[in-house]
Amino acid sequence: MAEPLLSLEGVHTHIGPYHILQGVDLAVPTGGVSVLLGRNGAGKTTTLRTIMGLWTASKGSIRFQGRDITALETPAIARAGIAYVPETMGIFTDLTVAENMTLAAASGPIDKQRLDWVQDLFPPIRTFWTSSAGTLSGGQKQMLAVSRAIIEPRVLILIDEPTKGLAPAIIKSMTDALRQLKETDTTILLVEQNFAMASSIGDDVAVMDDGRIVHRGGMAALAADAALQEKLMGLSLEAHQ
Ligand SMILES: Nc1ncnc2c1ncn2[C@@H]1O[C@H](COP(=O)(O)OP(=O)(O)OP(=O)(O)O)[C@@H](O)[C@H]1O
Repeated sequence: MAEPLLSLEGVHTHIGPYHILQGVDLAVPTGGVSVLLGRNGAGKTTTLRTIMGLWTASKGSIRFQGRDITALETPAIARAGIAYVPETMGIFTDLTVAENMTLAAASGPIDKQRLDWVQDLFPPIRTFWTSSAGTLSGGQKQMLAVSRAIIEPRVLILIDEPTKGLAPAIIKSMTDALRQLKETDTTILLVEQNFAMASSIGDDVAVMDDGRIVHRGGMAALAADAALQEKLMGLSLEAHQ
């Protein structure tokens, strides 16, 4: 079997005195969308941050394209081809959309063809090009955050809850755009609480609880198994009450 694009083996992460990740085993195959589900506080964001080197794994290994990246610093991990869209989006609200995009193109001027493609995926990035990013709606800001991450070709993009707090119509636009992104050769690791959205786009799924992966498998199998969903999603639902 081919080696996964990204794999985490026995990854532990401590934040100060807290032992947050407690032996995470995760494999992201090349291509498609892998979804990471789990209740609030399960450790999903910490997993993405540990992959990006924003937290350092205290134990275990992280491999990307056959290379051990566990001890690399964040800029080197980004240069290796991994982009990260944090839940907080990381956009500059005092700058225009154009300036936000220009800063995101780290290796030089924006490629015009690539920009056209991104603007076709997310039309507000064209419409509001000269507007201040601070004036965009929540959904448009989220689109800008994803656009920044993909303005240069990436091997893997980590996206943390891109539909959080968005209206259904905007969730649909975001989902359609991610589906088109998935048709390119970009692999997506998506943290998502919205199971309807996650199951409509996901190929593989992992479910976290208490800093560990408690389920790994195909998304189609989970979507078709109501009892398993109840068992696993119950973890999420309880936490929302
Ligand atoms: N900077 C920090 N300092 C201390 N504890 C933290 C810090 N960041 C996260 N944690 C704790 O780590 C645990 C996992 O948090 P994390 O944000 O990874 O969960 P999550 O699954 O992404 O949750 P959510 O769905 O709410 O975003 C939580 O108990 C959280 O309180």
